[in-house]
Amino acid sequence: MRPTEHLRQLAADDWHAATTHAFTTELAAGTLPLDKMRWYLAQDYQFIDGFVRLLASAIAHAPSLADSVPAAQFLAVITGPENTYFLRSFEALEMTAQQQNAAPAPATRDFQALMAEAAASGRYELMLAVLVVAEWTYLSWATPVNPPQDDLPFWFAEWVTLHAGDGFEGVVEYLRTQLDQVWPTLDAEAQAEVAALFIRAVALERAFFDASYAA
Ligand SMILES: Cc1ncc(CN)c(N)n1
Repeated sequence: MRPTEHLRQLAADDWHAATTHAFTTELAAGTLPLDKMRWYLAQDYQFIDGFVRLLASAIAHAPSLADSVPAAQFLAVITGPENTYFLRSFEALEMTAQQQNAAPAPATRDFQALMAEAAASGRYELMLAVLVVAEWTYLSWATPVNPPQDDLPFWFAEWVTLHAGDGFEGVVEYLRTQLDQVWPTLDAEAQAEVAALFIRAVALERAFFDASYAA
């Protein structure tokens, strides 16, 4: 079994909850209340800030240039089309400056702390544990609802297409392979640290959707 599949199974309950959540089911159906989407977008834009720093740290710690190139290309997607998706959505959903700059919710703060911890660790495998969870959970919920319904507004449809399809599958496969490859080089203690971080990250993905759906 691939190490990343083993890790996913350690977090099976939270994984299932995070990847079959009412928030994303309703988003894909176009029935998600817009105030929940506004709340999510404002919080997730703050998540993206920490995510970009974490991904940049992973690029800096990749064992070779070849190992870093797919992550560097993905960083350009996050800071390009994904960044402008947020800005266009803020505008189209007529979000006030106050809504856009909402204080970070506990779920957001917890995620930011986890990403900062992984980045500051200086350990590639810990950075990958968080990155794999963040992108693989999103691929898992978005794939079954891709392509999006024709009548969906872009703020729902593009959130699906940014997280599904060949390009994004390639990103997740790359991140998983990086972690699969480093895993056998770790001693038992380091593997346990990776597993603990992976499990915490999956729980936080679930909590982030729970908080967004409750907003
Ligand atoms: C909380 C969270 N986790 C993951 C993703 C996918 N990049 C996201 N946008 N936000």
